[in-house]
Amino acid sequence: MSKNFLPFDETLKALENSIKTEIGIENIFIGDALGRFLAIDIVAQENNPTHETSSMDGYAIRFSDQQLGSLTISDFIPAGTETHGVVNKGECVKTFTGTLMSEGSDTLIPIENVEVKEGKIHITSAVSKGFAVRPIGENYKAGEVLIKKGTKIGFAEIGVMAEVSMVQVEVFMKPRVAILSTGNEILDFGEPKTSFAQIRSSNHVTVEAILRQLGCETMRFKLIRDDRDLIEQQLRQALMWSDIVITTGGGSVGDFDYLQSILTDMKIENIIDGSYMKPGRHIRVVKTGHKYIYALPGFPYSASVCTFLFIAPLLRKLRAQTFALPTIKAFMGELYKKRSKFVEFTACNLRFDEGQLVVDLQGKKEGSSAILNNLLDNPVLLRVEKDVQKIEKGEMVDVVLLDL
Ligand SMILES: Nc1nc2c(c(=O)[nH]1)N[C@H]1C(S)=C(S)[C@@H](COP(=O)(O)OP(=O)(O)OC[C@H]3O[C@@H](n4cnc5c(N)ncnc54)[C@H](O)[C@@H]3O)O[C@H]1N2
Ligand code: MOO
Repeated sequence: MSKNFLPFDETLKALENSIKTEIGIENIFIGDALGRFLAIDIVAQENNPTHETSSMDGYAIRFSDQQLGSLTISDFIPAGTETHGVVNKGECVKTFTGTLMSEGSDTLIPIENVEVKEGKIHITSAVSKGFAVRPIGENYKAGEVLIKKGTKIGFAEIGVMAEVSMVQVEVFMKPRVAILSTGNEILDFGEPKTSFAQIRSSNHVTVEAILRQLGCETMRFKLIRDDRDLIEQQLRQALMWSDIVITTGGGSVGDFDYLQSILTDMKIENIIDGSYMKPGRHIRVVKTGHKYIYALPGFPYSASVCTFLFIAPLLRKLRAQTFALPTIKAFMGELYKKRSKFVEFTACNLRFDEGQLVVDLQGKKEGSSAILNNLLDNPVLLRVEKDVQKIEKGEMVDVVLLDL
């Protein structure tokens, strides 16, 4: 079976270029929008505040009148009162936090700064011009883009949408992802172990968990034995329901690795057919219509890492976000020796050391791509380029964040 291995960055580029549309849009109540991705820009329709507003309890005055020392209280305007008071020369209006400032006033003198006697205030401590007055548009001006399309909605986004009187919001639909794990040796939850050659399947749940964290709706299929017809039939079923189908295992060059030939026989657009990288060398991505099929390696570390490196960027772009891997610079905290001749992604710890970001491999095991436990404890991925064989302590390195 001939593959078409490409350098890692080229495979990612091919994936990016293959994405032609964003995912569909639905309208939901803003209170239910936590963790969803905005499908529109949220634009302020009016200034906020719409009028000058007091930010303290006190008296609205003309700043120039402060020198008079005492002012007559001409009105009393609680917050929420629609009418403004009027402050004429020598007067003040009792004003509360959130009350609109009275006409003619420009400054709020807090109650702590005055003594009140016989309908007058006596200023005991002066304030600066404009004190405690929130100007028109302090929060935002009409026409301002407040939240950009593609933003993941958090608490502040929900609050701001409420503030601008929104009840419903257009968000991207949750991508539907089916997960099919294959292999004769893998056992599902509760399946009795009848041979030492059998192992518990983890890929079906780890990949599903990552995708759920990335805001997808998931369907985890029953594990599939290495049976070509069964795998093909399940794959076609999965395609009907989902936007993305992910398989794990059976994707390399062994006698029972049927996935590659099934995908080839489906005669659909090949996006990635092998990548010079570790882990994930045998990754295959094909596309039919707007749907993607990912054949991920069976090794648990590889399957999870490939989900972050190849599926997370697709999901981002489908929801109007940046495709690129979230990569930062950090200092290497120890000597690192690379073992493969490819671009390599190694799980490591990211920590602060005297104000600097440092990566190290404390507690990480050296070995094959089978070591899922290297992804415990919220790791990051150290990216080491193809031609680099070792990194000295103190060198600057690229680190990919597992963006969840
Ligand atoms: N002769 C060669 N052999 C292998 C090559 C190669 O280029 N030439 N590549 C190696 C690399 S790299 C990888 S990665 C694996 C990929 O193999 P497959 O994608 O076909 O995966 P399997 O062979 O089915 O499984 C690999 C490994 O992972 C375990 N596994 C599988 N599924 C699960 C699961 N759901 N949960 C937990 N563990 C699982 C399986 O038991 C195997 O140990 O191929 C190398 N070989
Ligand atoms: O390509 Mo494999 O995924 O290195 O372990």
